[in-house]
Formats: sequence, structure tokens, C-alpha cells
Amino acid sequence: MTLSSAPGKVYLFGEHAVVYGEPAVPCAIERRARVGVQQRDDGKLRVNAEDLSLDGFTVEYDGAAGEGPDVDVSESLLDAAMGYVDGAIEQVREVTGNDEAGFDVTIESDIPLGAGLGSSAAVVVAAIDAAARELGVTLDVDELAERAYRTEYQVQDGQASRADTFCSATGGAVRVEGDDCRVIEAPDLPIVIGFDGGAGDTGQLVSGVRTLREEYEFAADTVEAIGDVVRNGEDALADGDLEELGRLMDFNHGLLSALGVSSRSLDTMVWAARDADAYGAKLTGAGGGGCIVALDPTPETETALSFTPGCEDAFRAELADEGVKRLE
Ligand SMILES: Nc1ncnc2c1ncn2[C@@H]1O[C@H](COP(=O)(O)OP(=O)(O)OP(=O)(O)O)[C@@H](O)[C@H]1O
Ligand SMILES: C[C@@](O)(CCO)CC(=O)[O-]
Ligand SMILES: [Mg+2]
Repeated sequence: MTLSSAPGKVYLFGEHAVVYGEPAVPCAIERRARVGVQQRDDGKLRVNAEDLSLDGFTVEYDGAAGEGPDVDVSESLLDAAMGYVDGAIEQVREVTGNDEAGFDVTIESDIPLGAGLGSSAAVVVAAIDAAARELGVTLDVDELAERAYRTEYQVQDGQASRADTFCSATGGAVRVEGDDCRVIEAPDLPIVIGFDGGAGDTGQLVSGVRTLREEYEFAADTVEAIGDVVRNGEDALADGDLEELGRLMDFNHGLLSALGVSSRSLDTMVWAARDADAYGAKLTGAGGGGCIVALDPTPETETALSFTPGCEDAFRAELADEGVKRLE
């Protein structure tokens, strides 16, 4: 068996706008997906993903080359759930030139699904890394990030940036603008996360922003304004100026809210963090439900969030310096 892990992430700034070529700054966090892979002789793909539940069902699934799922759910739901793993294995078959390779894949993850912490990117990065190594090929981190990006791009119908996958592959704080991806210096950030227990549909939320942007010039201007916030944020990050970072995160949340990707529970958690005197707070990732990220070195925000109706979990997150980890 070959085992790799990869971290999730929060966005300090720039989600959604990054899809249209504006810069974004995601940071990898110490919450990981671990993917174990064992080659099979019969060319089939069998995926065991215990954290994956579809409206209460847990799925054990034989992938594209396999025998189909042993649960009673519609094909579209199943595609949505399993597309990332199928796509990752496709990339491995292509990059290793082993079209017929079959695998047993086991996924375990500390990252809530669809909640803005990049669970899909972490699963894809770890799966590609482990499956390629299982076939004797160790990908360099740039190739791994590129293959993981292609997987997300395909599964999300051509609506994905390189931000989540690059960040998960390299770890640390990163800056992504179009295909220019780099790791950047970041101070120790007092990251607090609030989770409403829910999820958003990344593809649908990205489409919603695309439509608004096409329909209204001021929505296109809003996307550009997020780019300006990010450019200011980069300076604040370089200066280690947490107060300014917080102000800009607040502004970023307002602009995302204007683009329709916040929700009542995300707004409620953002306000709870602000009331607790966090430096700033915003939703992270695609939005619609899921997580907010706040900066607060004191325990106040975590405590306030834990008493906020609609907040299911509040926790601190350490920056993950390491991206993909080769465990076995
Ligand atoms: N533990 C897991 N096991 C199997 N598949 C997973 C797991 N975690 C995530 N996935 C895949 O990723 C999908 C969720 O990805 P999605 O992009 O919607 O959310 P996210 O990556 O968590 O959030 P965001 O992209 O906003 O940061 C799941 O539907 C599933 O296909
Ligand atoms: C909403 C989005 O910007 C981030 C999702 O984590 C989509 C993407 O960059 O692919
Ligand atoms: Mg995702």
C-alpha cells in the first residue's frame, strides 16, 4: 500500500475572483485528507470513502471500471460525489502511461466536505500522489499540482482556479494569479474557523457569480475590487500587519456577500467573530454554507463562536508548512 496525505486550506483573500484572473491568497491548514492506494490486478477501481455521505448514506463504490455502487442513489449524485477520485485516477493513468491500472483506494479525511476548506483539492492531491507512487512514479510538486488542477477543472465543468490544488500540494501560504502560482512568506497567523455544519455546491456558486458578472457591470467591478483587496492584503501580509489584514478580510467578506455567495449562518458567524473583537472575519472557499475564517490571537472568537446558534464547531487552525506528505 502507498499512503499520501495533503492539507486543506482557508482563503485569506480572493476566492471566486481568482476564477477570473484576479490574485488570491489561500493558506494550507493542518487538517488533512489521507489516501491509501493499492494496485489491483484486475484493472478495477474500488473506492472506500467512509466520510463520504450522501444525505445520510455511506457509499462504498466501485469506480468507472468497477461494478457500480452498492447504494441506491441517482447517478448524478454519485458522479458529483465520486468524480474527483475517478478524475484523479484518470490523471495517474495518463501521467504514468499505464491505462489499465486498477486500484483499491481508501480515503480518510479531517476536512469537512463542501465547507470551503478545500476537501476536494486535498483528496485529489493525495490520491494522485499515492496512486502514481504505487506505480513507481514520484511526481514533482509542480506536476502534481498541475494534474490535480486538471482534475478539479474537469469535475467543476471548466470552472476552477489553480488556487486550492496548488496550495494543497505545496503547503504554506500561496499566491495564485492565473497560472502564476508561488509560495509566499507569511507571519504566524492566529486562525480561527467557525463551521455551520453545512456545505455549498462549488460549481453552482461559481456559476452564480459568472452569471451576475455577465449581467451587471457593477458585479464585474466587484470582482475586480476583490482583486484590489487582495493586492492590499499582500502588503499587509508582508508587513505582518494583522489589524490591516483583518480590515481587508472584512471588506472581502462584504464583496463576496454582494456577489451572493454568503448565507445567513455564514454572516451570523462573521458577526459573532467581529463582536468578539477578531481582527477580521470572512467566509472561506465557495461559500453558500460551511466555514468562516477569522483572525484572533485571544480565545474570545473561538468562545463566542461556540455559543453562536448555527455554529456547529469552532476551532483553531495552524498553518501547514508542508503540503503533500509521503507517508508509506
Ligand atoms: N473524505 C472524502 N472522501 C471522498 N471524497 C471526498 C472527501 N472529501 C471531499 N471529497 C470530494 O470532494 C467533494 C467536495 O468538494 P467541493 O469542492 O464541493 O468542496 P470543498 O473542496 O470541501 O470546498 P471548497 O472547494 O469550497 O474549498 C465531495 O463531494 C467529494 O466528491
Ligand atoms: C470559489 C473558488 O474560488 C474556491 C473554492 O475553494 C473556486 C476555485 O477557485 O476553483
Ligand atoms: Mg473544492
